[in-house]
Amino acid sequence: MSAARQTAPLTGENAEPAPLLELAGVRAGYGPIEVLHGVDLKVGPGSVVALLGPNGGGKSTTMKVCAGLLPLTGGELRFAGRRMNGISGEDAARLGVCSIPEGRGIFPNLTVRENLWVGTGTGAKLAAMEEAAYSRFPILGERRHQLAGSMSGGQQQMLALSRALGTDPAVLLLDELSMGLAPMIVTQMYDTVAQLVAEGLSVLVAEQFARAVLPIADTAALMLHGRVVSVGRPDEIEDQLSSSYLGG
Ligand SMILES: Nc1ncnc2c1ncn2[C@@H]1O[C@H](COP(=O)(O)OP(=O)(O)OP(=O)(O)O)[C@@H](O)[C@H]1O
Repeated sequence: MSAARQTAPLTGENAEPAPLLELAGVRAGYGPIEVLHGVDLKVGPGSVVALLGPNGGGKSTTMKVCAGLLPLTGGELRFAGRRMNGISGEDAARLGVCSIPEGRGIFPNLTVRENLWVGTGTGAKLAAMEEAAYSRFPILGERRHQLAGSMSGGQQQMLALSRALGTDPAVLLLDELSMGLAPMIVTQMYDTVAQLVAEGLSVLVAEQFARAVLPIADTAALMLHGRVVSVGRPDEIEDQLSSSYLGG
């Protein structure tokens, strides 16, 4: 378990643990164009927050800010109560904030095993990473010598998730986990995410279509035009999620 997970501060006796990841009035964009106009969001320890909303609302931009891949131009980003503004992607990963990059970040011309190895660098860690990956996703063990690019989208997503977990993250950022995957595989992936959360991981998931993630989400946040406009338990804000965000 990462240090950050062990040290999430409590705000008082019997109080809820403070958020592990927190955005307060975050502003960010691309060049002169501001895309996030003051985003407020909290991810508590051992919880799943689903960031929902239509195309272009700013979900991916929010994820990039959280991963240290895009600088803030205003507001504050905090991790375990500590200000993270200006942090690099590498430092965010070292602190325990881990994202699966767009395109899943796997090397199609390397085998499953080699992809896991690239994520570790040391033989000792590779053995532990392989053991964890293959027990979580037995199909990856069966295909350990297969080129990653020749596997199905779902198996590639399992590999990407296994690599991300190899860094022992405290917070996992998942952007459109379900993209391009069959509904049955999406359900399997979110079942795995739910197990990881039960083991203590915190997860921020951005999904354009909410149906897949809502069953495991503790909190749903609806994002429109660069702001979080609604946040609450999924059943509390369900009527604000139009059927177009829920998807099939
Ligand atoms: N690299 C970029 N350069 C310039 N503008 C960008 C860039 N990436 C995103 N944008 C713009 O920022 C706005 C928010 O995009 P973002 O990708 O964060 O939204 P989203 O809610 O994740 O939607 P999607 O599901 O389409 O990714 C959009 O208007 C988009 O065109």
